[in-house]
Amino acid sequence: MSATSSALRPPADAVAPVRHPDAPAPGELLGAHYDQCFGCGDGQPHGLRLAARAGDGVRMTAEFTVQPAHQGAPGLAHGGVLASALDETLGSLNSLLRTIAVTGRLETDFVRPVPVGTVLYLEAEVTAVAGRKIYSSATGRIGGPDGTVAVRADALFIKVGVDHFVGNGCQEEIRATMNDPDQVRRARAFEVNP
Ligand SMILES: CCCCC/C=C\C/C=C\C/C=C\C/C=C\CCCC(=O)SCCNC(=O)CCNC(=O)[C@H](O)C(C)(C)COP(=O)(O)OP(=O)(O)OC[C@H]1O[C@@H](n2cnc3c(N)ncnc32)[C@H](O)[C@@H]1OP(=O)(O)O
Repeated sequence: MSATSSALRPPADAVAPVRHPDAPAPGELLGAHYDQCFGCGDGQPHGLRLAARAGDGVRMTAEFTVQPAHQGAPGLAHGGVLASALDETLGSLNSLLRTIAVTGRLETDFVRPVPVGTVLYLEAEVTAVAGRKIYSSATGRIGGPDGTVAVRADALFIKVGVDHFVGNGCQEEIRATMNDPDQVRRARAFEVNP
C-alpha cells in the first residue's frame, strides 16, 4: 500500500516540467557525475555503479545489479541500498532539466524482496516543478524492464547552486573536483544554464 505524504504533493501553482534543449539525448548514457559517488561512481568498490540513461521527455532509466556487499537479510538487498538506487536515479533527472538539485525528501515503498544477483530496472520521471522544488517518482522492477515492481518512491528535490557543495563539502575533495576538467565544465554549464 502506498500513501504519499502531503509534502510530496505538488502545490496548486506547480507547472509541468520542461526538458532542457541541451539535455542528454534519449538513449544517452549519463556516466558518473562524481567518481566517488556511492550511487554511480566507479571509484567506490561497494558502490551501486548505477548506469542511468536519458529517456524521452523528463524520464530516465537505470540498471543496478545487487551485489553481496548490498545485503541486509541473508541473500537479500538492504532497504537502504534500494532507497539509494531510487535516490540516485531520481537525482539523475536533474540532468534533463539542466539544473543542480539535492534530495529534500524521499518516500519509499518496499513491495517485494530483491535477492542478491538481481538486476533492478529503474525508471524515474519528473512530475512537476514549483519554484526551486522538483517533484518526481520512480519505480524499480525485477525480472526485466517490464517485470514486477519491487520498490517505488516519490521525491522532492530542491534546486541549489554550486555554493551548496563548495560551502558544505570537504575542501580537499572539492579542490580535486575543481581540478577535474570535466567536472569544472559541468559545474560552469550549470551556472550559466540555470
Ligand atoms: C566545486 C565543484 C562542485 C561541483 C558540483 C557540480 C555538480 C553536482 C552535480 C550533481 C550533484 C547533485 C546531486 C548528487 C546526485 C545524486 C545523488 C542523489 C541525490 C542526493 O542524495 S543529494 C544528498 C542528500 N540531500 C542533502 O544532503 C540535502 C540536505 N538539505 C539541505 O541542504 C537543505 O535542507 C536544502 C538545500 C534541501 C533546502 O534548504 P534551503 O535553505 O536551500 O531551502 P529551504 O529550507 O528554504 O527550502 C526550500 C523549499 O523547499 C521546501 N523543503 C525543503 N526541504 C524539504 C523537505 N525535506 N520536505 C518538504 N519540503 C521541503 C521548503 O519548505 C521550501 O518550500 P517553500 O519555498 O514553499 O517555502
